[in-house]
Amino acid sequence: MKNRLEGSLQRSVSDWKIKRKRSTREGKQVPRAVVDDITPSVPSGSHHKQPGDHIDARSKVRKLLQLYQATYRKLKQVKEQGIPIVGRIYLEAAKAVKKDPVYTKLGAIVGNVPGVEVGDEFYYRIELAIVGLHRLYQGGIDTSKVNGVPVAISVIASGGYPDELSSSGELIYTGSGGKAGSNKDGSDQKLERGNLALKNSIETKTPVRVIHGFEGESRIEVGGGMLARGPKGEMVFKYKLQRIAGQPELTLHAVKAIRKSKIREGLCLPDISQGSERIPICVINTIDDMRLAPLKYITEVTYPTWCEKEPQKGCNCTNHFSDPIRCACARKNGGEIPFNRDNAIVKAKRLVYECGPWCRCPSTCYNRVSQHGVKIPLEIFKTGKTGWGVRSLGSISSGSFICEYTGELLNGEEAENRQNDEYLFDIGRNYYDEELWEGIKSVVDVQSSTSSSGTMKCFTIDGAECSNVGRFINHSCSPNLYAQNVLWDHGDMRRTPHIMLFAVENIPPLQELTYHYNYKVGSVHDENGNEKVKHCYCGASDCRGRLY
Ligand SMILES: C[S@@+](CC[C@H](N)C(=O)[O-])C[C@H]1O[C@@H](n2cnc3c(N)ncnc32)[C@H](O)[C@@H]1O
Repeated sequence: MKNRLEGSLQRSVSDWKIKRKRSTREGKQVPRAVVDDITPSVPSGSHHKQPGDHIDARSKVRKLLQLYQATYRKLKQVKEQGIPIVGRIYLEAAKAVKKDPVYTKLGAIVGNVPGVEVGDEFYYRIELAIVGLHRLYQGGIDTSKVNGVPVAISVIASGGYPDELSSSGELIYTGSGGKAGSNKDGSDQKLERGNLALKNSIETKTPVRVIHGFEGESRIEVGGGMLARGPKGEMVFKYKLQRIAGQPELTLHAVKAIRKSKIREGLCLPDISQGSERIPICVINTIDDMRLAPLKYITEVTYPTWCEKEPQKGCNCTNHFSDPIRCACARKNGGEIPFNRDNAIVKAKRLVYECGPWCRCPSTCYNRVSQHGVKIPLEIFKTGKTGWGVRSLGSISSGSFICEYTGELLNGEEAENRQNDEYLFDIGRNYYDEELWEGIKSVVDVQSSTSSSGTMKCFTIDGAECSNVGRFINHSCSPNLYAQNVLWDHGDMRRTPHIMLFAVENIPPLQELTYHYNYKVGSVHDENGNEKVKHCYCGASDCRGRLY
């Protein structure tokens, strides 16, 4: 393989046109995207960053994308309610992001885009432009000039053309134009614009970012720096791009290999829930010989006898999309349904009311999301430094419901007396990213969230002895989930809202799921009053070093 690639570098431009072999290409799926790490081998020096700069760059990229996604969800919901929106939602959301002080317009970047990592996933092309990954909303080859020569800086391999990514990291990329990109009879591709730029990238050995698209879906995953090595043939341009070594394994290949394999490596338990969840939740350990301590798996919180479930007043809606003006539950939510029709939560709130057993609406009502339980293929896995953790085998889109944090409900005194405090979740100590929601507020009319406090403080869920997958989710100082208080089957908001975890951003497969435990450093003491210290190993670039 290596020899063949090196050989193709010797070819001249005139060798590059090849006849498309339709018969072998037909029906072939464009590879599901994946990403590789981005290489520093960049000719233009302008974007070189110091290691410390990446910390800010990563936070900035995530914040911009979270803001985009949250704004998009809100606008989509507004549109679903029949309120006209001037312009297309995805463009309006991008406009809003561009007004945010964190946003800076980026020029052409060759190679690594600060803050973007191999494996990041995007659902809209415009998100790529926002972070500077690929500036064209439609074209597949983004170009720039380096030393006066036009070169390709990023390409999208997305199903319009018969591109192929092999597991060895070789991508055959089809040039643009001609009939290759359409079903119509057309002309040959020409060696101009993007095609010429790609040829120049090969000759100047300029790295090209590859963004893989998913056929039939709008999801796009970022491809890492690939070195264009050379095309062959006639009629269309074919470029052989070879992944630059040293980048992380492509998620696409890892997930494919897992799904294909008959025996899952490191499988300890096929389903910890023993059938009580809709989909099995397996336990994987590829790190050491440790096995999971026994756990009584419960999908609902266990309430003590002193806790009487207060009934709620239900709504009288009879279909699955309630009228936010008339629906009693929507009114409790400030006159809106907190979810859009993709079942994504629109924004974090102090408390969300879902429809419940006292409502007349069907189970398919859009205001019933977290009460339906886990729908994402979660798995518990052994991490390197933080014990067991949780991840998903599939992609998760921003706003998706993940799972509840179940366990035994305790009052403050009972919680204080528990010997094992590792699995205590204090109701009312949820963490919200105020800045994010404030950012959205500036562009669309949304309620500001506030940290829950005061009355909801003195009750705790203990997941030590009996709980669900939620009790394995670790803390991160830069989390991808947040804990939302939800009421649906009772009205006891003072003591016992359900703790429901939702995604705050798009999360690629196999990435660890985390939320912020929201401890104040120095606030946890032992029975003798001595401060307890727990070091944080979340690995986030902005890790504060301690859980408490
Ligand atoms: C709710 S449990 C999470 C699941 C746990 N890792 C396990 O193996 O069962 C919370 C405990 O996990 C560990 N943990 C979670 N996040 C951590 C982090 N970022 N750094 C260090 N330890 C962490 C701590 O021991 C913490 O008390």
